[in-house]
Amino acid sequence: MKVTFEQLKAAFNRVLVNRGVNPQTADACAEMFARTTESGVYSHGVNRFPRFIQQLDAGDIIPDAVPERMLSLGAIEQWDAHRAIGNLTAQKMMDRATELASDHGIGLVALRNANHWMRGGSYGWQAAEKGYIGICWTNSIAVMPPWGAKECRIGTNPLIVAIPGNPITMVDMSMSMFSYGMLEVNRLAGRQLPVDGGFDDDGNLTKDPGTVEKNRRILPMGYWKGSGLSIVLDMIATLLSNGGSVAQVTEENSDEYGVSQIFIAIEVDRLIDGKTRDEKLQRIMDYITTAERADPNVAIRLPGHEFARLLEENRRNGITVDDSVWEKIQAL
Ligand SMILES: NC(=O)C1=CN([C@@H]2O[C@H](COP(=O)(O)OP(=O)(O)OC[C@H]3O[C@@H](n4cnc5c(N)ncnc54)[C@H](O)[C@@H]3O)[C@@H](O)[C@H]2O)C=CC1
Ligand SMILES: O=C(O)C(=O)C(=O)[C@H](O)[C@@H](O)CO
Repeated sequence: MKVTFEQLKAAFNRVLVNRGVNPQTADACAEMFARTTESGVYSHGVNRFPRFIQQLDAGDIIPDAVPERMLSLGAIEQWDAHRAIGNLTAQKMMDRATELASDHGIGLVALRNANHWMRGGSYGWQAAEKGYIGICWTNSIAVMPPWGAKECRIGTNPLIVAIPGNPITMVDMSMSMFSYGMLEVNRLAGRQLPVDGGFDDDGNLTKDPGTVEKNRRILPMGYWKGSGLSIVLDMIATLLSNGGSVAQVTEENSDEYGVSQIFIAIEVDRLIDGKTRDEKLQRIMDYITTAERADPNVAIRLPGHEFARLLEENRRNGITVDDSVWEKIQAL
């Protein structure tokens, strides 16, 4: 089915306000969920809203909590989210990182006791829209086997790197070949994955999203490389925030809450003049997109460049929401 941005936001807002979330917070949170969906990231917008509400109802998310700065070292700050709403806290932390970068050239905020931030790309994009390089990542509960294992001991820990420019170039990627959210999108659409996404119960690689969602033998992106990157991202987030690691969150918490996150903003404009910056970026983009195509009908594209088109299509035609997901939201 198709819905408008306003219908989507109103549906989220109703559910939040009915649960006693204060109207201003509810509005801001509903806005972020709706914007994420409108941008085409259905997995961590509308599809994830019922799960977010489940965690709100369980008390994992504390909607009135106010994130607090615990330590300041000039360009580096350490904050405690006190388990406030994940997407709103992350937005605030990247704002703080850009403020620090405008003073110091670089700003880093390390956050502990955070909640799931949904679409990590929202915060990289936010920095890039202001002209900063935005880098951020989060850890998670253990949902992926390390390379060589059958049992989940590492996180999907998405990493985001956003480069300001026209258009913004941004990698926003889970450390698994597919996020669980993208497995769900493919299962709901009745599709097999385009490439292997994990192992079946017999240890054979599989493209079946439902199998991997169930047995959690998800494949790290780049095999051992994604596994290794997930581990070091977890270590950095844990150390700099003095917060929970994947191991700690998994062993001590009843669900995925109290995670650790990093937000980095880097000033570009004082290091290179605007004209030179644009020329250098254009050269990189042109060099890549003019490579000989493997399939003449499939264009070579840069990460993040898809969002302008997705947004325009969703604004023009309405936003596609899976019927079963919409029913779940209506019932909340
Ligand atoms: N714990 C958490 O907070 C988690 C959140 N997520 C979120 O889930 C969302 C989806 O993540 P994934 O499924 O890993 O993303 P994805 O696999 O859909 O995309 C990953 C990256 O690849 C780029 N890309 C895709 N196809 C491309 C192509 N043909 N050419 C060039 N670039 C291409 C995309 O622009 C994106 O930057 C993200 O917003 C992520 O932050 C994911 C995992 C865990
Ligand atoms: O992979 C995802 O999608 C995601 O968003 C996650 O946070 C974790 O991998 C996990 O919560 C999925 O159950």
